[in-house]
Amino acid sequence: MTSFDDDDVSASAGYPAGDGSHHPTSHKVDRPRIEAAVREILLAIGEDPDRGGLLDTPKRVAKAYAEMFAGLHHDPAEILSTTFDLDHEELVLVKDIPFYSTCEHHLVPFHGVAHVGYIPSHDGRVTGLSKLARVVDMYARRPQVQERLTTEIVEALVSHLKPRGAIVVVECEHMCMSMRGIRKPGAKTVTSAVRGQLHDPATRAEAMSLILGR
Ligand SMILES: Nc1nc2c(ncn2[C@@H]2O[C@H](COP(=O)(O)OP(=O)(O)OP(=O)(O)O)[C@@H](O)[C@H]2O)c(=O)[nH]1
Ligand SMILES: [Zn+2]
Repeated sequence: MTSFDDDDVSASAGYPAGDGSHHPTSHKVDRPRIEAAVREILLAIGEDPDRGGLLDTPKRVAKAYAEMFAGLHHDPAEILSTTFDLDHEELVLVKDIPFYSTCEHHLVPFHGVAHVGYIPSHDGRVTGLSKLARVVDMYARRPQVQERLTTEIVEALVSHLKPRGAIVVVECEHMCMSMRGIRKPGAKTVTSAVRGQLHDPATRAEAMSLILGR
């Protein structure tokens, strides 16, 4: 999976790398504020934020959060505006796109794979395959619930590619259900969102068999 923080978000959000004018994120994540809050949390759990091992932790967490939540400051238009005309009127599917996101209820990770497919518009508006994975990453890098992540991805395809149909299936394990709470490691949550011609039972069945055929 692409690794990046808010300073090089261009690498994952579809921006040309190295162009400072295309870095809207860097000033939007208030790292000093995160650092102060993390110090408070350490105090609140009964730790000593001034002991050696924890001295740089607030700074590290702030840097990590800036990366994990970089998607808040980006828009799918930045990614899906790159299209080209291709005479392909059948399903295009990128499956098993791995991603990590953050549960908005507990601020712990949930992770898994997304399968993203669409049937291009009649005028053949097709995007690069990597852009589908970039859209997944952009929405995953926000505080999320799995259902919203799923519909946001499909809606981005519908708005920007005007496809005849679109399907998104997401399979995840939620750390808030594994490491705490109900403690059921391995339990998987599957969500799907379907639009347009993918509602047709035969078309949907074809897409699902491609997605599930591993
Ligand atoms: N629908 C949905 N629920 C989620 C997601 N991530 C976490 N949850 C659930 O959010 C719920 C929050 O429930 P609460 O009762 O408010 O919080 P809690 O006391 O921490 O709940 P437990 O996890 O059951 O201990 C839990 O049932 C989680 O499993 C998600 O992506 N979608
Ligand atoms: Zn949770």
